[in-house]
Amino acid sequence: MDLKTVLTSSPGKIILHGEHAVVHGTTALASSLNLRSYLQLISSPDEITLNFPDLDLQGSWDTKTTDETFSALVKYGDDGDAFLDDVALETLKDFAGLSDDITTKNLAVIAFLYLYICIFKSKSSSELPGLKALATSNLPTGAGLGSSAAFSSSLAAGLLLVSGTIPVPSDGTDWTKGHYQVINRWAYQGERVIHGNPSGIDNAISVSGGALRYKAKVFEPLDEMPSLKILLVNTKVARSTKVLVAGVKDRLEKYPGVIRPVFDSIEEISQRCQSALTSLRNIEEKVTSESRDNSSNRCELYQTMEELIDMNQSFLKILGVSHRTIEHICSVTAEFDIHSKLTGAGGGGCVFAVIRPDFSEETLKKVMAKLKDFGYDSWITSIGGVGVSYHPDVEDVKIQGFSLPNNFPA
Ligand SMILES: Nc1ncnc2c1ncn2[C@@H]1O[C@H](COP(=O)(O)OP(=O)(O)OP(=O)(O)O)[C@@H](O)[C@H]1O
Ligand SMILES: C[C@@](O)(CCO)CC(=O)[O-]
Ligand SMILES: [Mg+2]
Repeated sequence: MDLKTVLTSSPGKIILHGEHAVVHGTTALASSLNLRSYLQLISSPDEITLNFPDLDLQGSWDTKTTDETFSALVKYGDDGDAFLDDVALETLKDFAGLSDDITTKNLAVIAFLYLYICIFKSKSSSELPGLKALATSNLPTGAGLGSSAAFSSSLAAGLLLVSGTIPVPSDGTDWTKGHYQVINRWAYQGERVIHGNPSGIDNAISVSGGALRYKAKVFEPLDEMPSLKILLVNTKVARSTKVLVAGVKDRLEKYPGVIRPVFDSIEEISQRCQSALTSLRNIEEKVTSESRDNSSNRCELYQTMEELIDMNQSFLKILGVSHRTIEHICSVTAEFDIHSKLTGAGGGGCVFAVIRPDFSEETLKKVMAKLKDFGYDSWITSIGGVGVSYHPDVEDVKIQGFSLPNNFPA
């Protein structure tokens, strides 16, 4: 191992449309956020030590014992990647001392150990190295903004760098497409441990950054995204994506004739939203290049996006993933003609709205104050931003314009 310290980061995301239905093969649209997860790995003798302060999780294991326990259990896929099958995964939970307490929170530890063992065992059959790992994030965890995928992507990139599977990107140069694919493949494995049955959209957007359209494991960058002003509201109700995804599967099995058409409708919503976004982008370009005002067209497109948001929120309620706090936020914003929907897995977590460019700042402040009175945090954000990144040092984080979480050591 050449690298002694590695710092990586990855963004969270919002899903504009298509959450849940995407797990069953329909189209979803996602965009990265300017909130990120960070992972620092430091080479350390004989022990693997985890510190995940956001979730108050710590743990330490002797590398020799870890190696002896899992070397014989690791299997290899056709692609040469090591994996632990379901039985070995149970052994891992026992080994971590968590088999009686498998909460979504604790699955972060299992995801770490899974990727640590499998990435190093894919690279070579040499002994597992000692490492100290610190993961911290600006993203609220379990709130629909892709914290698990951002955690998994930073983790995958960090471990792949330390193991020498991917190189340090040379000055100002990004990794190759192939390197991003490897990071994404491992980030998906982390998501699989935390989620059970992820579609892969959250890790894909966290790795790629920007915006993308995702369907059946295939993603295309959405280069035609206009600049959007987004209001994000956190219900502060904790929930688990794994549980919510499993609930939708149960509903599909019980009422296939009801739920399949809902998925079809959500597919149509994603497609209509994509074409509205493309048209908005085209108008934006014309306004700058020809100084032509297309305000009535633009107004219509925003109206379409608002209608799509309202319809999708209703469909998500039918899927059983809304929550009374989500409904409440939607009704508070609706009083001000702001149209909102849940984003990510729902069941609590975050709600978002697209704010029209001409929406009064004063009214927006009033809406946010009203939401605060009800106990909801809200903030304005823009979307897009770089995907998984390597930072040569802590200063680089600032140079790139990101902010480190408060609990990151100075
Ligand atoms: N900073 C972090 N440190 C350690 N583990 C984390 C961190 N952020 C996320 N996780 C892991 O991800 C879990 C939350 O994932 P979950 O998928 O339920 O929510 P989410 O990813 O925030 O929302 P969504 O999947 O709807 O976008 C946490 O309980 C933990 O296991
Ligand atoms: C709910 C879901 O569709 C999105 C979570 O951000 C789950 C997934 O796609 O893996
Ligand atoms: Mg998640």
